[in-house]
Amino acid sequence: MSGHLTVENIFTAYDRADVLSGISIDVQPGKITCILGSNGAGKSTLIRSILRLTPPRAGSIAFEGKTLDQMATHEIVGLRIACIPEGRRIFAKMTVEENLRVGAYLVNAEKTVKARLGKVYEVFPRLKERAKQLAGTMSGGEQAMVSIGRGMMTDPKLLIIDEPSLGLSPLFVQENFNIVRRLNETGVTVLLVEQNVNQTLAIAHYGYVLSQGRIIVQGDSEMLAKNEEVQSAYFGGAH
Ligand SMILES: Nc1ncnc2c1ncn2[C@@H]1O[C@H](COP(=O)(O)OP(=O)(O)OP(=O)(O)O)[C@@H](O)[C@H]1O
Repeated sequence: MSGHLTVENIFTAYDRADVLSGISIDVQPGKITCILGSNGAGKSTLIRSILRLTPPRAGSIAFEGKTLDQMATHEIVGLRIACIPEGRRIFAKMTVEENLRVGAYLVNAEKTVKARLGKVYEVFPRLKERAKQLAGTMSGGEQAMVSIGRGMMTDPKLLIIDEPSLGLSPLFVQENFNIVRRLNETGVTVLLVEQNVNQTLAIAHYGYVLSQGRIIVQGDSEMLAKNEEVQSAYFGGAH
């Protein structure tokens, strides 16, 4: 199985102070691994570190056994690591299909683009039905499908998803987690970064809890779901 990512003891700072202090994670191929943490815990910084948008000042990151430590971001993306940013960022005035095609803009062969579109439509039949609709006129949950579908168009081995439930109404939050699960079932390895503890643990296989730049608990999801530290006031257990 492909998509294995290892982060070993990284330290990342924007200026002087470290925002991440000795983070190690192992994203197992074919699985959903989640990073849980409240606002400001360092979740986005971890993603920025992996993609080397903000390179760690110490520690090491490897993908499928190959070190990323000297690579530029575009080279890392070239290894088929894709990231779906917070807030979906779809193109409202473009159709669903046009949005999806943007994800494969580096692919010249129309046959390949069509094949990838076919795969996205297989996972999300709703997008096929709405292929010609302007993305901005769709519901929040459907826009989330477009965003994830666009990520799939790069044919990633590893998909990093930053807070997919952010800003969605509760009705769509559940739908959105189902989408991530369906995506993973197609064989894509997922690193899911979320604040939404219980729904995330319901679909993830393994998780890490990040607090103030450190991993405070880690384990398989069932264990984390029962862990008091995870279900503490920090997260309220109410999500
Ligand atoms: N560009 C930046 N320059 C300086 N400090 C930053 C920058 N981005 C984030 N930080 C700081 O780093 C810390 C961690 O922020 P980060 O965005 O990684 O947290 P997060 O867990 O993703 O939070 P959120 O859920 O709010 O996105 C915070 O204290 C934040 O103020």
